[in-house]
Amino acid sequence: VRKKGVKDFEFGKTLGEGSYSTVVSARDRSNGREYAVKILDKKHIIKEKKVKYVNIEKNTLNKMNHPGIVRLYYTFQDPDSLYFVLDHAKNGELLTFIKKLGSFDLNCTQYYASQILSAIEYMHSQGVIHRDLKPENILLDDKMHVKVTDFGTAKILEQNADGEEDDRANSFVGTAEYVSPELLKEKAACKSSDFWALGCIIYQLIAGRPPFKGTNEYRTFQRIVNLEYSFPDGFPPIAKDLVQKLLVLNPSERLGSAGKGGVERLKAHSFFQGIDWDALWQQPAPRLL
Ligand SMILES: NC(=O)Nc1ccc2c(c1)=C(Cc1cc(-c3cccc(C(=O)NCCN4CCCCC4)c3)c[nH]1)C(=O)N=2
Repeated sequence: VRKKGVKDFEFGKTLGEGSYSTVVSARDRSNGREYAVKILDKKHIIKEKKVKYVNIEKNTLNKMNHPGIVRLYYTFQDPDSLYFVLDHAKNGELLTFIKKLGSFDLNCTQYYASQILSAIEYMHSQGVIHRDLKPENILLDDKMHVKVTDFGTAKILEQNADGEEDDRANSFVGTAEYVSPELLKEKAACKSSDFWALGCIIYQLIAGRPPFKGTNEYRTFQRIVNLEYSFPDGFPPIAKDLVQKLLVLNPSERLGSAGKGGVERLKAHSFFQGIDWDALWQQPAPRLL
């Protein structure tokens, strides 16, 4: 089968701009299928020493096959750019909806939190830690189902099993408001780091803002490592209990960590009562009110 190339696609509107990439909608000329093509400028990637991150993104996405994770269909290049042909999630970023609606009700929060947790459980089962989960990286498709994206800063655990130092040493830190205390203090992410981010996202869906937000990045980091946050009046007690069990400074004490019964124990929290984890991706999304 001939490898796809730029000429096989009709490019449309820009869907998003990253620091090293632009995402553009594109239609496959042979079958009319719509995709989102992530275009990376080769010169920029080499100059900014990001080649490793591009390979991590390709290697992690190639391992993934889950309804809650953006799928990589093809990759190709031309003299100036690399192209990743990915799922087009028509409804864009979860962040847009949080800004538009202000906050989600408990039922919608439970639904989206369970889809995000299902995607986290799967990527961890594949030995991948996302490390930068945030509402901008959680996309919504035409059925308003979750599609997690942006694995450029993910960590592949098996690579670390060989004791490859650079990942431990690497200075990657996620986005300030969602970064875990262990990543700030020891520069070492673990699976529990994604559960910390989930706690921040659940808090934000209900409160309409993230739990840790300082006037600058440094102040945000200080609030995180000192666990300085509080719940607004009216925050549902069941959600408060879950968030308090996820926003725990010690990663091995966090709900979801292996020492605390693993992800099964987290899925069994009463916040997720009524969620049918096996039918999660077949169910229609609740209307966002
Ligand atoms: N860093 C990354 O990997 N980024 C990626 C990767 C894959 C990918 C990706 C980003 C996508 C981004 C994206 C962005 C958008 C989008 C951008 C701007 C506007 C809209 C939009 O308005 N959609 C219609 C629905 N709106 C949503 C907001 C409320 C009003 C109604 C969608 C749709 N999809 C995508 O579809 N697929």
